[in-house]
Amino acid sequence: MTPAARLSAAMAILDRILGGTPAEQALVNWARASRFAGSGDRNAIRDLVFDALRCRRSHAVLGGGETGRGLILGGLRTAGVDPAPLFTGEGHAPAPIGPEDAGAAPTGAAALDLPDWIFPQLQQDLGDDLAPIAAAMRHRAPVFLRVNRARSTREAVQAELAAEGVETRPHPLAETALEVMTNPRKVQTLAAFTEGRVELQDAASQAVVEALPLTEGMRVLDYCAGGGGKTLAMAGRAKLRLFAHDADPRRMRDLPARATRAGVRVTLSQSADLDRQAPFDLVLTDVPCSGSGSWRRAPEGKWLITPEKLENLLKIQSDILDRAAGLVRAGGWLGYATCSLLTAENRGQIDAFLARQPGWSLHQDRRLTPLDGGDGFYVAVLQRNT
Ligand SMILES: C[S@@+](CC[C@H](N)C(=O)[O-])C[C@H]1O[C@@H](n2cnc3c(N)ncnc32)[C@H](O)[C@@H]1O
Repeated sequence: MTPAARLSAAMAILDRILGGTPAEQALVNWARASRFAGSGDRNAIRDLVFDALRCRRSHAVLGGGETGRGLILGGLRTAGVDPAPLFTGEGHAPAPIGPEDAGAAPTGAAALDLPDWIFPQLQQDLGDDLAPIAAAMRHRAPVFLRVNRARSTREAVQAELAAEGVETRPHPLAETALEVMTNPRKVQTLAAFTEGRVELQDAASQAVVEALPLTEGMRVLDYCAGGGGKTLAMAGRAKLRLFAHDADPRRMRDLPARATRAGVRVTLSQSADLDRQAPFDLVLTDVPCSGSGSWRRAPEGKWLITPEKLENLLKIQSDILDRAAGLVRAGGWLGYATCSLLTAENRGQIDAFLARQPGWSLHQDRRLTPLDGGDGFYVAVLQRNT
């Protein structure tokens, strides 16, 4: 495909997404209907689509409208590329630029690519850091690996990957973290990945697990396990008796295969099993949240979250904390994590929990933002006194 034809394809996919189709589904549908496109085309179009979703507001203003065409035009103008030589209308190229394509300079929340309703809340919670954080979230996230220390060392994995043309560097956020500097799309094809020496995992997500007081032999429950990213990261820290649970057990369907690859044993627990399996030495609650810390990785979430959805999430988070707390033994630990930047979902939840449940104390908490290099995350570690 020519560069101009790729732009046309990205515009059509973006129009579908703006019409309500999830981005991954819109990309898959397009690829199935476009067998002529090679992997280079598909990757380039995917990048165009996700770049546009990250910067949806500013690109729409700069590109003359919130349409696929407006978003792509706005993206070219942001990058300082003259669109006229690409927008020729010839072959599969987009139609020539007309007066209706005129854009303007975005200002305020639009310039930072944030929804208006959440802007004041983020300003209050992040202060002067908001502008650089929002700017960071307008760009692609780095690719990070977690080294499975049960299988290898960071140095050995680095050398193994380098021999395959994948350069990495250690990242200070976690002792297990490597940032991929070249050929990120190759990683999942390599033996280091298929044989469980590395997993793809954000560095801040790894830092969350490093904050947990895990020691050999503990009985540990990952209460919101999802695909098991943190379950496996916990297994890499110490030899544990691990249990994984999720309100939607289908989200754990890949976990058994991932655990086998990593050489880890995990018991999948249904909700009805938990009271029988309790008490646990440590329960991690990696709760559902606004996702505001990972908007550069999952940019659709930025535009889908609403005040009503946030309110609903806050209720789910406090219910999860209360339920999980009841599964921890006296003297044991409760970990609470979000990939949110909002105080209401982070320290606000912990302060409210401690007010509701006097038998607990806060051992430590930490907020990470994209300015630390990885996604935005929050982790709190609480101890049960009685
Ligand atoms: C942030 S994701 C977990 C990600 C996962 N820990 C990881 O590292 O890959 C939150 C998970 O919580 C689950 N969840 C939502 N409500 C829940 C509830 N009330 N109890 C337990 N899990 C819940 C969701 O299905 C989702 O898989």
